[in-house]
Amino acid sequence: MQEVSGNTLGLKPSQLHALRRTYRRRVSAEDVVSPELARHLAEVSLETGRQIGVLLDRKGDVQAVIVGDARKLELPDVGRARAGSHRLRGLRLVHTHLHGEPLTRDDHTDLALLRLDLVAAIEVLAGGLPGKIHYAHLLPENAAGAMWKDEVAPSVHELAWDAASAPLALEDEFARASALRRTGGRERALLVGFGDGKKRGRADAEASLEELRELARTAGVAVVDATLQMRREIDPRTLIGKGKLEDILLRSMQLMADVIVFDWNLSPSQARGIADATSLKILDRTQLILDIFAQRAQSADGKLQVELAQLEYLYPRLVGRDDSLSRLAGGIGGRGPGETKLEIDRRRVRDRITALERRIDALSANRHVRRKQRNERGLPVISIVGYTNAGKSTLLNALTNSSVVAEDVLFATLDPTSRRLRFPDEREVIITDTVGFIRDLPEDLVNAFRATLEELGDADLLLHVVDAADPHLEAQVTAVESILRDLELDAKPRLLVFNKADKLPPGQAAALAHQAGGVAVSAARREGFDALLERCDRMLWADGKALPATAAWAAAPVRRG
Ligand SMILES: Nc1nc2c(ncn2[C@@H]2O[C@H](COP(=O)(O)OP(=O)(O)OP(=O)(O)O)[C@@H](O)[C@H]2O)c(=O)[nH]1
Ligand SMILES: [Mg+2]
Repeated sequence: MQEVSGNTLGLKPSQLHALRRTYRRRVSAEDVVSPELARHLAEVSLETGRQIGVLLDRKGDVQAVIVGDARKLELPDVGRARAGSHRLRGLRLVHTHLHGEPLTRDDHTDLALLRLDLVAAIEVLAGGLPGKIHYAHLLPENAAGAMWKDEVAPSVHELAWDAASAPLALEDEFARASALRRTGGRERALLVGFGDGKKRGRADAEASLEELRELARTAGVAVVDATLQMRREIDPRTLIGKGKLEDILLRSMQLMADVIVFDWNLSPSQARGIADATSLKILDRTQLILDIFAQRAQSADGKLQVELAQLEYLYPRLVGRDDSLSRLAGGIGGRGPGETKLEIDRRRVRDRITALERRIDALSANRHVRRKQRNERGLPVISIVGYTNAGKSTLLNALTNSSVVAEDVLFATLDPTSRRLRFPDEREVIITDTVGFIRDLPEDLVNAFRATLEELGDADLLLHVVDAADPHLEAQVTAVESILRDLELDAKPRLLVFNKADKLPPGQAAALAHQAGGVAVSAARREGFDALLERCDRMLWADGKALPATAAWAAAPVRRG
């Protein structure tokens, strides 16, 4: 005989016995509950002062008997619903409410998150008889955005719900809706912004969430909704509180999202804690960025570096458990380091990481040789650095008449490109474009891209390109400066280049540049290049290396506007 689950502590043996015998009862497939079973549940409830529930399958067999307390009841683990599935669970919950109260928030949450066929609550009358019945079922997508429908029946004899056919009809409707939605083809994401009020305040969290939208767009996911959570106390298991997480999960079910992206780097245990509560795919900011890199990597070098970064991120998250793993590691459209690789054990991942590291070391040695040859020709090197999408590649193209890919997405460039740039008086320099930076740049990515970023070590001058028209310009400059510091490049001479001057009212970019000791240009319109080249010329050949301008900007940021 199966066991009774839940709050059984302190029940009398006779009561437990009565509860166990519930497993023997059968209900016909069409009935939500039989009058006999309803009566039995009501009686035991009255006697114990606790809610009693059963999970019935579609044949009408009792699959679980659960005891709660006076106000609620916790379901045993019935496994997770599959994300985006049009199937229901094939189980209905029938339980008692001691005071005939309507369905609770927990009842609705269980209905939705477990995708139960139905949740019903039977009123327990004074004499232990069943009274009215509240019940609810899920709804297909509808204009009102309602997830479920609540109904009341005056008694168990007047329950107008066919427990056999109604769920099937609902599943058909879900299937139709999901087929319609699938024609779009893109994954649907719900974004969750997060701030702890310390490391990241509200304004920062908002800006970062806005950027996450851009990242999502670049990754090719459709953003169905975004929400911001501020929370001082970070939950070590789930980041945000349980209630908030449930709200988000409900919302994502309602919007038929496939993936939830957190704008905060989740610790391995948080990622697992959240994944345990849902079957949706869970990504964090780092993974989304890694995903974009994986999509965009063209060269063999780039691909190696991305794979290394992905595996290094994944490694501590591989703790040899269930299927939550593949969802944690999937990436957009399953473009993680590959589902098959995820199933291999940690050892093999470790081996792969070691092998990749070795290849990247070799690669870096190669690059070193190449750079040395180049340097033997004695040409100075200018490296373009800056926030992603600032216009670095556009600037390189415009200065050297070349055609490096430049587009309005984040991380358009992953592989460094070098070109020759001729100065007016026949002097030549090498100018290189490289991968863009972003706030909270994943550490694993910086490590993996060291071969690429090492190039910057050879630079005689860094052109720090900023998008002068971006409202978050200052934060972006600060983020880039901090990454340069991490890369130990902060001693390099650098020049702030305020790009996209054409997007601001005339004179504004020039004023900004003047305040910060930089220059204003429009790479797109090839404006301001004379002044830019003249400054580079001076910094490379006349003044030597000193360049206090950027430091001054960082110390006393100018207000725009
Ligand atoms: N209006 C305007 N748009 C510009 C200018 N320079 C670049 N852009 C646009 O900004 C977007 C990003 O340009 P990219 O050159 O790809 O930027 P990037 O810094 O190389 O970006 P990543 O490689 O992704 O880090 C593109 O859509 C460009 O057309 C400019 O001077 N004015
Ligand atoms: Mg670029």
